[in-house]
Amino acid sequence: MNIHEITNPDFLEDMNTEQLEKLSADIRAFLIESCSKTGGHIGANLGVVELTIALHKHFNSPEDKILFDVGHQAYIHKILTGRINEFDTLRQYKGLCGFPKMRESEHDVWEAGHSSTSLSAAMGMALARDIKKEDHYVVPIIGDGALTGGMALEALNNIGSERTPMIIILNDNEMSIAPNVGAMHNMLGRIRSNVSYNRAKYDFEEMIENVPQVGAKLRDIVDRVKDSFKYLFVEGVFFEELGIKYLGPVDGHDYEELDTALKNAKDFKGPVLVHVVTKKGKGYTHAETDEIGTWHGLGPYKIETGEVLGGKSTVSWSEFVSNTVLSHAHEDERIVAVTPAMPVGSKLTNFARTYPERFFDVGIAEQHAITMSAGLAAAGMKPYLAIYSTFLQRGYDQLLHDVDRQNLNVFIGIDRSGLVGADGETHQGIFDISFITPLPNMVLMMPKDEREASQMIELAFNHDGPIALRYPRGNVNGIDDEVTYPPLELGKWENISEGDALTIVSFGPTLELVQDVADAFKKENININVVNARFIKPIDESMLHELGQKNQPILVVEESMLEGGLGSMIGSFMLDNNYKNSIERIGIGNEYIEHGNVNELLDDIGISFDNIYAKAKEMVNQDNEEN
Ligand SMILES: Cc1ncc(C[n+]2csc(CCOP(=O)(O)OP(=O)(O)O)c2C)c(N)n1
Ligand SMILES: CC(=O)[C@@H](O)[C@H](O)COP(=O)(O)O
Ligand SMILES: [Mg+2]
Repeated sequence: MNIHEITNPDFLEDMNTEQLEKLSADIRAFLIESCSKTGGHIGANLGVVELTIALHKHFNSPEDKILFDVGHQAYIHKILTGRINEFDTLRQYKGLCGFPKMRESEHDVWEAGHSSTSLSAAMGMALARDIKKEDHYVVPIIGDGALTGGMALEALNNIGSERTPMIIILNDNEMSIAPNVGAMHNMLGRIRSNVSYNRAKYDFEEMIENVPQVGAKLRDIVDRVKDSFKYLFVEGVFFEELGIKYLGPVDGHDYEELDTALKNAKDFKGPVLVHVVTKKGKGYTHAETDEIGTWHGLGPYKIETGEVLGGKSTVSWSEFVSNTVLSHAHEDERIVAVTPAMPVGSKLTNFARTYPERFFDVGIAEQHAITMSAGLAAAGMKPYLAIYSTFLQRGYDQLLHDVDRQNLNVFIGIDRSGLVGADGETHQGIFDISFITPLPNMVLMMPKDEREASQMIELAFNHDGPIALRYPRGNVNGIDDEVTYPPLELGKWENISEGDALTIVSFGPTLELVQDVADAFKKENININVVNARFIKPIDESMLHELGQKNQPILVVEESMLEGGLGSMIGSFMLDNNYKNSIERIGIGNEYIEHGNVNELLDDIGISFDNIYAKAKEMVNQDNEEN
């Protein structure tokens, strides 16, 4: 079988174990090679090669619904459903998406990018199937990391009580991005190490199944004996107690074991969970031996050495912010750091090593992370919560009800603010401004560079009330260490360059682009006033009054949603104060932004030199005509 000729998974039905193993090896080799050029979630995918093949062999997709939680581990699924020849475009502009995408294939029945949604979605699909009297399987695949997410636990609670038939595949590789954490993880560990109990239970059940005409009485006795097995050997069979039949643990790299388990699962009428044990990064030494989380997902790499290509000369924003927080933590014992499962991405590993007792990785649990931070603050600590903009969306009510309403001293580092690039639609950090600014107590800042970020971090740890610092994916500018800025005052914007032809207001990395535009105008003897709106909330009302009184045209450029963005706040302010300035905005319209290189995406949106220049020119000319 030439894997480049695969159009759909039907061919798997007739394959024997030897052929399946050969296919697995071919797919692994292909993934290692292909991701070395494009980057991607290589570690997660190498771990599920056999599992995905086995699922497509045993289930009839798309009639049977196979749903991937998070969706970062669906590459093999994409290959088996006819997309292998698009892998050279993986996660690139207009290319193959790194997550399931309905418009790519009828086999992608659920889209995700954020974790822990698959069980709720599967329950919805299974309920619909039953109401419509259809007959097919619903098969969500969820990782041990995603299982710690609140939604997954809410779904299990519901699935177990409703006894909704579905086959849950728990892919347990003991890793989230970083090594998995938490009591659920510990429980899975105990189950894994109690293989003898599970074997005994499994053999016993199989033996009973094979006795013809097992009467109800015998079944009763059997169930009781099974229960005593359970209590004798295992500290708590969580899933069975919830009403979900547990099968496993199964070696997820062994076709015979997968075969038996999936056949058994298909025979069961209620909800069943197959506990599949896999090795993340399987088959590629660098990824397989990774104990940190580097190989979960990454950019292009050198296959032989595992060297990650495209290194930068400056540190990442995450690293800069985390290290600055750490330096404050040396001085103030009340400072603690919290992350919902992103110690690697948010670069908190240094903090964790230095102050393990003041560092908390709570697993994929954004809501809990936010309210726990609120609790820490209520008890007099100074929590620093690092959270990606996109994942902060999960904890909105916690941010509003627990942090902001109680005006607690929680300092939030909003990592990956703005466009993130290759992860695309599900991960762009472009909504936080719109949903944070209505919160009455919140302060929201974004620095123009790392020196200003240092000032903001200092301010945050001395501020009374909730405060957040946005910072982008990518690396800091690398400005001169000697540069010092005047003291930062809460809510005060900065004039970067003076001029009265037009005011352009922006914040964060976009300011550099705006400054380039102003420099170009300067060469034409047109002076533009560039404003660094480093406080997105509160806005600088006194500067806006000045601009209002001058009636100067204002152009707002923001790498964020226009709805509820800085431009709309400025517009409201001017309206409320009866100023008549002409105001234009460049930013993200009411749409989702797909994957691609950030610069390509910015160009597409119109946050580009050419577009800002053209809009500015138009406004200057119009203003000249009117005056
Ligand atoms: C709500 C949410 N929080 C955090 C993440 C970031 N994230 C993506 S994958 C992942 C680890 C998932 O672990 P697991 O489910 O065990 O899958 P594995 O990669 O081990 O196969 C995390 C934390 C996310 N995608 N969604
Ligand atoms: C799938 C997922 O949510 C993460 O793996 C994410 O892709 C990490 O993004 P960064 O590479 O920006 O840390
Ligand atoms: Mg895992």
